[in-house]
Amino acid sequence: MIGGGRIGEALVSGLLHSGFATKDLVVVEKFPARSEELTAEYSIRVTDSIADAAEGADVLVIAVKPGDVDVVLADLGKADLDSEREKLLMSLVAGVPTSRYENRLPAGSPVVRVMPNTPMLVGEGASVIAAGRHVKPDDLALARQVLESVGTVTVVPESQIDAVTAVSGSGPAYFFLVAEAMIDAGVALGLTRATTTELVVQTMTGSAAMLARSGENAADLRAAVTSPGGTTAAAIRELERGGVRTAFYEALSAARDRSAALGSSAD
Ligand SMILES: NC(=O)C1=CN([C@@H]2O[C@H](COP(=O)(O)OP(=O)(O)OC[C@H]3O[C@@H](n4cnc5c(N)ncnc54)[C@H](OP(=O)(O)O)[C@@H]3O)[C@@H](O)[C@H]2O)C=CC1
Ligand SMILES: O=C(O)[C@@H]1CCC=N1
Repeated sequence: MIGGGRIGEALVSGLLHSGFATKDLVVVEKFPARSEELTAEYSIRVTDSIADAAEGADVLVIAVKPGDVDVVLADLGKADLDSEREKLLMSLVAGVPTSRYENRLPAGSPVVRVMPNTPMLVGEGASVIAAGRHVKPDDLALARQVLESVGTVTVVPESQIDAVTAVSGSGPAYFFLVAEAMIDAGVALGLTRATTTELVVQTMTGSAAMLARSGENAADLRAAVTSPGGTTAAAIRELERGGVRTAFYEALSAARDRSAALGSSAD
């Protein structure tokens, strides 16, 4: 795991909870205080040397910020790795296309682009994967195996990854924002923060479970809560007046465009 930040930690933690052994994971992290935190929390080996971690690895996971990818690729290039042992590279980095890695790695290197999300920390991640040019079925199966240990896996063509990033990569933040706003509103209505938080969390969990299991679509489930002339209708009128649908459309479009822009300096 190259990059021990939030998403790197989410995958490491999820993998360990799903039964991966601590000896099978090595994290490369440049920031010493962060290294100490990860070692203390997970009892795994953390090093600041990409060469050291990559030498014996079957899979290299890149979890650094988009602007740090070139430094990582340069370090991998200098590492003089065992060329007999083919490594699968999985990039969790938003925006950066598989071609950017393929152009800098040894010819034929398999690269899988992944758009994960942070709920993988609790085994409920939604990961989406797209195969690079040299990925064989076994490589894709290995990527799927790693990610299925921390949630669901969906395969798409790489042309769809920017849109996927807007939906599920950034998606947890939209739900956390809604939770935050509902909790603040409940407190403003006179409920305690503890009670409001408990109610909001259970309402989100229950609604997600209904959407996942009932076989009904979101519009029908929403209509079933909305009694004519009732409380929900009063609330939804205000949400619609606030432009909630347009706001989500514009928000996801902005995230999709930002993902594309992050990768546009790539090739
Ligand atoms: N957070 C999320 O929900 C999601 C993030 N992603 C992607 O995951 C990637 C990481 O994001 P996130 O975890 O949030 O970011 P963070 O900033 O939390 O983590 C990145 C980590 O990588 C470290 N790092 C930077 N350069 C190197 C290097 N050369 N070698 C080793 N480690 C290095 C950073 O250290 P330092 O701070 O010292 O620079 C930092 O600890 C991004 O590319 C993002 O697009 C994808 C989907 C969801
Ligand atoms: O905000 C970001 O750029 C990253 C990618 C998806 C979620 N977090």
